[in-house]
Amino acid sequence: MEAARPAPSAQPAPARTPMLEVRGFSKSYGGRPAVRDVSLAVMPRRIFGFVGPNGAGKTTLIRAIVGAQDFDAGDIRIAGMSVRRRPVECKQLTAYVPDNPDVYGFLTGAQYLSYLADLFEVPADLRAERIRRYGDLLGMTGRLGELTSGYSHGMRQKLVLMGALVHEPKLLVLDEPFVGLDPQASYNLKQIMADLTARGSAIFFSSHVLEVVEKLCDEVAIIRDGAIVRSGPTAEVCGDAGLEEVFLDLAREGEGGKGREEKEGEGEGAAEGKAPAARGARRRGGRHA
Ligand SMILES: Nc1ncnc2c1ncn2[C@@H]1O[C@H](COP(=O)(O)OP(=O)(O)OP(=O)(O)O)[C@@H](O)[C@H]1O
Repeated sequence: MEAARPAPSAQPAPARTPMLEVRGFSKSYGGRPAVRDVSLAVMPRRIFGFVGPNGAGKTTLIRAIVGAQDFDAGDIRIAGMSVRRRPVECKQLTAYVPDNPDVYGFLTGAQYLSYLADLFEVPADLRAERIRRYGDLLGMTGRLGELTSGYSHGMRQKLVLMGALVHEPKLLVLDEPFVGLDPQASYNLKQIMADLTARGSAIFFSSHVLEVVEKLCDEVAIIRDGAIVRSGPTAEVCGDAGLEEVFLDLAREGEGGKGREEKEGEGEGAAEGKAPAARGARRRGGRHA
């Protein structure tokens, strides 16, 4: 039975500890606020969708979660450990796939994956099995001997995904992971995400493709102008409307127009960023690939 190796100095988190917890996060650039007082939590085995218009602050928070950027206020904890106080242990548990993946062009795909597996001390038998499994699922097995400088955008995306998966992260952070993937790879990635969470990991996932977010995510948060304006279980956030409609409504409110809820007099929960309970009745049979 395959098991993710715990980071050497990281203690196993108690069962109810969120895999990712953001508390009161704020970040400004040159005195201009980009993200204000954002709090959210992602439990193990959950896929959390983070959506918002261009410039809303998604990448700013994501880069801070993965330790690529400092922040002004608040805290970010991964498996209970602060990214500021225990940055190395947090990185050992985390993998990040950015929306525009960059890989060393002078390496072959196989060399890139070996390099990452070495960094994360993945034993030889496990790395071989994972590289074969994910290479087959993403249609990359036959191309791993080639230099990455000759890869297409979609192939680079797949290779970076494989590099993230080779160490079976406890927290997988994905920024627009489906952009550039062919339909078969997209389908298989959804299955890979479901399998990873079934083994106890959590996924924090940002995308503009709202249908996919709605279908895949257990919980969703919508950020607008640097603040969370709606969050909760996907079924409650979407209500009877669907995520796209809720999202567009909130965007219109942000532009000073009237959203559908406001017109219907049902928007009491919006100010606190909660899903309107009265519309949370829509049943969903759980997420699926
Ligand atoms: N390095 C930076 N220097 C100055 N301002 C920045 C920097 N990075 C982001 N910003 C600003 O912070 C705000 C949030 O940007 P961010 O990239 O986090 O948004 P986003 O939600 O990821 O957008 P998109 O969906 O377009 O990727 C924007 O107003 C942006 O102009």
